[in-house]
Amino acid sequence: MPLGMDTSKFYANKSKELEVQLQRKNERIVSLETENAMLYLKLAQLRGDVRSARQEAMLSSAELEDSEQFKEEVVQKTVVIHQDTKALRLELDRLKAFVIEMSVSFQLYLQRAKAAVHSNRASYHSHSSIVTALQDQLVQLQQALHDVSERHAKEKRRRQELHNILMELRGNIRVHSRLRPLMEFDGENEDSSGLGRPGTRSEVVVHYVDDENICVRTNKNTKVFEYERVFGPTEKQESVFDEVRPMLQSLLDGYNICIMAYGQTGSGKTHTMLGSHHNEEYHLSHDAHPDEGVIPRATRELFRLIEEKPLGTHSVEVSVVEVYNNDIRDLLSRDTNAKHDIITGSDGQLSIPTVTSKQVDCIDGVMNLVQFGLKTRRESATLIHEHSSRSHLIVTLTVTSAAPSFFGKSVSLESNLCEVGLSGTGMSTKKGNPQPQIWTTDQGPGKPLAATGAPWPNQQPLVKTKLQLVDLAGSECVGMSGVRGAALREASYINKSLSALADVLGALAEHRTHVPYRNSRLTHFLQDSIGGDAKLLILLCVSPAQRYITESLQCLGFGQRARQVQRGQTKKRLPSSAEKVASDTSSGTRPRSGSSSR
Ligand SMILES: Nc1ncnc2c1ncn2[C@@H]1O[C@H](COP(=O)(O)OP(=O)(O)OP(=O)(O)O)[C@@H](O)[C@H]1O
Repeated sequence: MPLGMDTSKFYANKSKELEVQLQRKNERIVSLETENAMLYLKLAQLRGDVRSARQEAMLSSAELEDSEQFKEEVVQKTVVIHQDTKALRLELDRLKAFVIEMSVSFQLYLQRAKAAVHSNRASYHSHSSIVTALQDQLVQLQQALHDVSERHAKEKRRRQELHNILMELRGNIRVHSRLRPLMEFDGENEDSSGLGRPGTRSEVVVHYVDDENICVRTNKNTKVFEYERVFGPTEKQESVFDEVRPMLQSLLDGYNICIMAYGQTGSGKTHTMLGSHHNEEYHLSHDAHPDEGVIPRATRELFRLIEEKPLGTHSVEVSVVEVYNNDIRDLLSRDTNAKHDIITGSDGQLSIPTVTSKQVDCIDGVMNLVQFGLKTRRESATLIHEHSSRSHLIVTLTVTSAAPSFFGKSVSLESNLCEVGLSGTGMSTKKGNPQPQIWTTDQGPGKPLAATGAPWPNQQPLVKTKLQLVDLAGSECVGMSGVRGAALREASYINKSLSALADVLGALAEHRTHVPYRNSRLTHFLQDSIGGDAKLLILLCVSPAQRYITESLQCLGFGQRARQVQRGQTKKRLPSSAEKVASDTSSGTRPRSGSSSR
């Protein structure tokens, strides 16, 4: 201590100095942790690349031999399915016409009978033979109607099976890419007249090539990425959803589904999943608004499909959560800061009993809750984090249905399948091998189904499947310099969770026995709908401008690696599908070539 200096002042200064040093050290630690996460992400990417290269090398020689045969098989089966579906459609039309004809003649007979009875009441007995004949005809008609409806139901089941085979041929993981148009904000800090001009930061470097290819072109090189589907800048929300629509049928056929938008901030994830930010009124009308994104459209389609099912056989529950800094936050609860744990029951099933789950029976019900959740998310965003994209948004629709007949079969075959209640979000999975939840009505809750208020049909097996719709946080590579405090922590958690997602997809690609779902809350929460038999669709959202080129390449690379999972699975799955088609069809027609499995 310098001579003559006040002791308390000296210690106060010293303490201040130490606090500043401590603060700097803390920030340095968080900064190093984030760098570490970034490096981990890079390592995961590199590992993925090495893995892919190794797999490619191994596969390519084998692939070369059987690719032609494989292609031919797929073409044959696809054509057979198409022909079969066409024939079945014709048969269905014929049956429909027959039913209409039958009901018309039935009405006619009934009218005639009534007229005969009425006008000949006095001589009723003398005409009893006519009445008996009419009654016989009525019985015959009823029998015919019964036969027709049975054939109709059988036909419907067969079409569903064909649909599922087709989906299986397409693989369990699909990757689509959507390139958004150049926006004014891409030219931030630039003269607006120079928007997109060569040499500027807003220059367009990502290009739509065709329905399956997208390329990143720079002065130095051009890199082309291939996906199941690529959407150009002018493609409408409807086109994007058209490719999603078949997955909704699979949801009702017993598969868990996940649709997630991946991309950096501003690349169009929210636009794709929800629609415009400005249009927050969700439309009560039956038809979709052109601006509506995947979430409202999928909900609308789900309720449309449910409407076609027998009354009272399906109910839907919705939950809206965000994963922020690796914590699950319930956006339908007043207390968004409450902690929620994913619990594994003694039977190996997962659940989050504390998350709010509401029964809904129409699109407005769902969208009102989603809007409520988004509002909660935005309000807390002002207190905690400025940009909503700093968290992953997950909307979960859980469908409970009286199982179709083919599920009835699997219940009897696998009677040890889960028998659990309806509480919480209804997350359920067999450890490491997620499956839809199945139990029978007498074991179920015995409460009415929401859609109709009708009671559960007795002794019917019930199936619980999940549709998870995810708007992921921005995948941008956050520069380490200048980012501090809360933003740094957020970036660190986002990087960790996205690298955990990449790891999970990598493990699935290699068919590893251990898939590290639990390395992050995001993957743990989505476990049911990204692994096992579940169907995952990744929508890569890409900005076209040069200023985002690093992020765009990272995003497209992520999608390419995920696609390898799909390719591996398709190859592995084909024989069973092919056999199934072969045994389902007796048609010996020579298929035409040129179709693809897509
Ligand atoms: N395909 C598209 N067509 C027209 N406008 C689009 C398209 N994609 C995105 N936009 C517009 O670009 C802007 C940014 O998109 P959006 O907010 O969806 O990005 P985001 O990836 O969700 O960003 P964040 O991660 O910050 O939430 C919005 O104004 C949106 O309306």
